[in-house]
Amino acid sequence: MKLYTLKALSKNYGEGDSLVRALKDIHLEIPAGKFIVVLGASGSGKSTLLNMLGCMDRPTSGQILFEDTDITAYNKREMTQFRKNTIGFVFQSYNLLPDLSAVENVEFSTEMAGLTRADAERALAMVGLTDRISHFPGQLSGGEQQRVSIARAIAKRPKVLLCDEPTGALDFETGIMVLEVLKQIHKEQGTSILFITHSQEIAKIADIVIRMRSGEILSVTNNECPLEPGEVEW
Ligand SMILES: Nc1ncnc2c1ncn2[C@@H]1O[C@H](COP(=O)(O)OP(=O)(O)OP(=O)(O)O)[C@@H](O)[C@H]1O
Repeated sequence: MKLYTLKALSKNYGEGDSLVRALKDIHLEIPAGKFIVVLGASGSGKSTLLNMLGCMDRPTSGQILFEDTDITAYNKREMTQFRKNTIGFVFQSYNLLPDLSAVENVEFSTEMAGLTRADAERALAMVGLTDRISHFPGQLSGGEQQRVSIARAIAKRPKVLLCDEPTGALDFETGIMVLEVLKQIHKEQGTSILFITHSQEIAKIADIVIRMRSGEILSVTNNECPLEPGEVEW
């Protein structure tokens, strides 16, 4: 099944001398239910692409269909609804509220989607933090904070998890743990995952690797034998 269809998608920033063509006429089909890595050097357009897929920003031209709906035709309110109901975001920075405990941080976002404290606790259990739910962010390690932010993203059971370099600030072993959590969510909940990285090694765990360079798609490769996170090194 199709998740996204991108048709002649372009995104420019600025104008005149400062014009940047961040995405250049991209045509792409992204299937549902896969663990997809978007791989490319700094400045290749990965975050710009993710922002478009998550309805955080609008393209300059072109279309994005989510399943069969043109999400580029959405107004602001519809964009917000789409983000809330369909997408979970995980970033390099954890963006947790320091005065809320782990479970409250998750609840704070789940409440917006009409879910309960039990949903928040379940999400924290999925990322292996049952014994840390009352801790505040300042009492948690970087990897634990990132797992809280993943719990926050998955508590509402989004169809799509968009991850922008979530292991970028973590040491190797903690990064592996975060990748394992994401793989487990992918397997257990069938969530489609798009994961941005510049690491060729991390790309080995993906079902599909989309390579980007200078705002263009270089290649889309199916990985016959994706590795487990514990098998990669970087
Ligand atoms: N808000 C903006 N205004 C102007 N230019 C921007 C803006 N956001 C991104 N760009 C430019 O668009 C291009 C693509 O940036 P983008 O952040 O999508 O790349 P990236 O592959 O995610 O890079 P990184 O790995 O460093 O995060 C870059 O040349 C960047 O400087």
